[in-house]
Amino acid sequence: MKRRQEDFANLVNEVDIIMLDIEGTTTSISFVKEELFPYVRQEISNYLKETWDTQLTKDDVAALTRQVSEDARAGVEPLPTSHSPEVLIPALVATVAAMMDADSKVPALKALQGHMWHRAYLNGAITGHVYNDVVEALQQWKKAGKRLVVYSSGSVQAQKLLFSHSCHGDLLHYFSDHFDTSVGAKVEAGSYRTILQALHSPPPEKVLFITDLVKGELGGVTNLTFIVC
Ligand SMILES: CSCCC(=O)C(=O)COP(=O)(O)O
Repeated sequence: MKRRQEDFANLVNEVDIIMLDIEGTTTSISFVKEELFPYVRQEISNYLKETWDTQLTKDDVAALTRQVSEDARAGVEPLPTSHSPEVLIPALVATVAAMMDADSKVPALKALQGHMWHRAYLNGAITGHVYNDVVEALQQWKKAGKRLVVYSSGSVQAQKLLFSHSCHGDLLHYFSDHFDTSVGAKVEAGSYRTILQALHSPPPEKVLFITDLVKGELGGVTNLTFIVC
């Protein structure tokens, strides 16, 4: 255990930028699976009905429709062509539920979830979970001059909401940058190259990505080290 802590401290010392995953890393998996996701499932029908005429929801519906028609080529049911909310809303509710059952990380779903959580954080229905030792680490790393950034499948808006409405108060100020699946999925090496390009001002700085799970073929990304917590 002590050895592991020393290795971790050495890794942290060697890098300039620390990038954090959220679910299972800064935040418990149970918060995401038992609070955030169920909120979307429970509220989506009402949310769509109440916000149907807003530009935000029109954009979300358009993005979901595009996503579903792309997925339709892989055998997924397309959405009805009707513009009537009475027809479309139940179909969207079923589609979003199916996407969430599959733990889809597509930007169209993540954007809609973020917009729905905005309400929930503001009205106090949800408070973002962040582990105690994460807050201590953020303080130490900031003091040591590290640049702190986030990369999560949750939308940038959802990340900012979680940290600004956390159970430890507003922690958003610790982070300089946020990345979501608009740079690509967490299982693709190209996503990390895009992030490194966005973060680096030459000469290249070293980045440590702290995450609970490494999936995909992610070797060969220069200046990036993964550590699984
Ligand atoms: C910003 S918290 C929302 C969590 C979420 O939507 C998700 O898909 C979890 O993704 P992560 O990459 O943090 O495991």
